[in-house]
Amino acid sequence: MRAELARLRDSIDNIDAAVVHMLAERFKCTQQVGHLKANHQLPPADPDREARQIARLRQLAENAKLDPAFAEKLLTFIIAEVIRHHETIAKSS
Ligand SMILES: C=C(O[C@@H]1C=C(C(=O)O)C=C[C@H]1O)C(=O)O
Repeated sequence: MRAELARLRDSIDNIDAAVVHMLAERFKCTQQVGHLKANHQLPPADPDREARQIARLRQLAENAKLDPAFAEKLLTFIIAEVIRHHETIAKSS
């Protein structure tokens, strides 16, 4: 039992590391989008794009047998942080 628990926890740690690295890459992209938007006087948030992303992610979650409501909550949480960054970039440019 102990060996199996340790093996599973090793995998969980690897997955958590991958999530952190993927999020870091995503934020690198969204920071660039924030600068593009600020340079072209576009608003920090794009609700139409967000609605499309949420619909897409919910479908992906369903296919992957992940709770779509959880997937939506997670994406909404991430996007809120991105918009906060974009507002900061817009204010400072
Ligand atoms: C990154 C963008 O800015 C905002 C953040 C989004 C995101 O994190 O996916 C999506 C839409 C925008 O509200 C964008 O417009 O593409």
